[in-house]
Amino acid sequence: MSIPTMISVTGLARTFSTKTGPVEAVKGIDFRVYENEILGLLGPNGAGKTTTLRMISTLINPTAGEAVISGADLRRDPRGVRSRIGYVAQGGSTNEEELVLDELMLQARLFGLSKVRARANAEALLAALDLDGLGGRKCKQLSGGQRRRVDIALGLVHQPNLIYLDEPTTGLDPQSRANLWEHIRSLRERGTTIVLTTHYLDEADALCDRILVMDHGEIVAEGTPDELKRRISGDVISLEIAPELVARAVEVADSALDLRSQLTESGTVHLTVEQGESAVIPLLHALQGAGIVPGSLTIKRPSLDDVFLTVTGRSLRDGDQS
Ligand SMILES: Nc1ncnc2c1ncn2[C@@H]1O[C@H](COP(=O)(O)OP(=O)(O)OP(=O)(O)O)[C@@H](O)[C@H]1O
Repeated sequence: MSIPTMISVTGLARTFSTKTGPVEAVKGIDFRVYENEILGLLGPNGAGKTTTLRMISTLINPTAGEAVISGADLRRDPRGVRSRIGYVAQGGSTNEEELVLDELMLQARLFGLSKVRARANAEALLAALDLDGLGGRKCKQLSGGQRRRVDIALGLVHQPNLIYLDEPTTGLDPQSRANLWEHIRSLRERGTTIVLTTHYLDEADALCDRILVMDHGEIVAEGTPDELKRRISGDVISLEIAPELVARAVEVADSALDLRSQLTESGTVHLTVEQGESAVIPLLHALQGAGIVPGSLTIKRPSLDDVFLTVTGRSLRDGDQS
């Protein structure tokens, strides 16, 4: 059974005119988002992530391309798109002096909800996002993590089944980030489809079902975190071997496994294979048959940074500093 598509994007592009000439922020990308998944757009500053989100939210017009969002056509039915999505901008949009509950109710009323529905939705979201009892506080009196959760509540108060989160955890301390990840996962469990942007590798890895890696306005890789790591780099099995047996161990490993590459240091052999776990038993068998007993064995799955480096030739962390 195929999973229904929530977003379908074809040839989406946006060029900005600037004093110094045109900037091709997004260069004709295609992608799908499936119902009830968390899709991550991962890439360094300036990759085109926010521009993509802004286009599929109707906030800016594409220069070219088409998109259908939860059944509504981006160009022909922008109102329909807006009613079906929640958009949480970078840095949020709460009004410092307003009370949290008033902000939520105002937002719901802007979407045409009755007072009673607006209050009911706002209160349900405050409870769901662990903000009980904070409805009477001013937004400026909240912690960074609480404020991000109010931002998310604002995006959800009209009950869309799709939400866009632009860099949801930027600026939060590690504990608040982990806590927000939990809340984002629980939204998905309640049936919301989530598209988020991030330049944090660990965030994309921990949170996303699928990732589109963006660089210079293009999608340069796509897959689940595991698929991306495997497809692009493979797993590395490292074995501690007595130095005089290293050469023999590599020969044995080469005949037992489909090796992608190998590297030896004195006393250590690094073997790159497509899938580490399934290679371990045949490898140990073959080594045992040759009378070689490794001192230790570790499997290292490559990080998303390795993936980014492989597809773009640059580290994602270099991009972070730009
Ligand atoms: N309004 C605009 N006018 C001109 N250029 C723009 C405009 N908005 C974005 N750009 C340019 O388009 C490119 C993509 O920007 P975008 O904000 O989409 O990147 P991003 O991946 O979201 O980056 P970040 O992680 O910093 O948010 C950048 O080169 C940016 O300078």
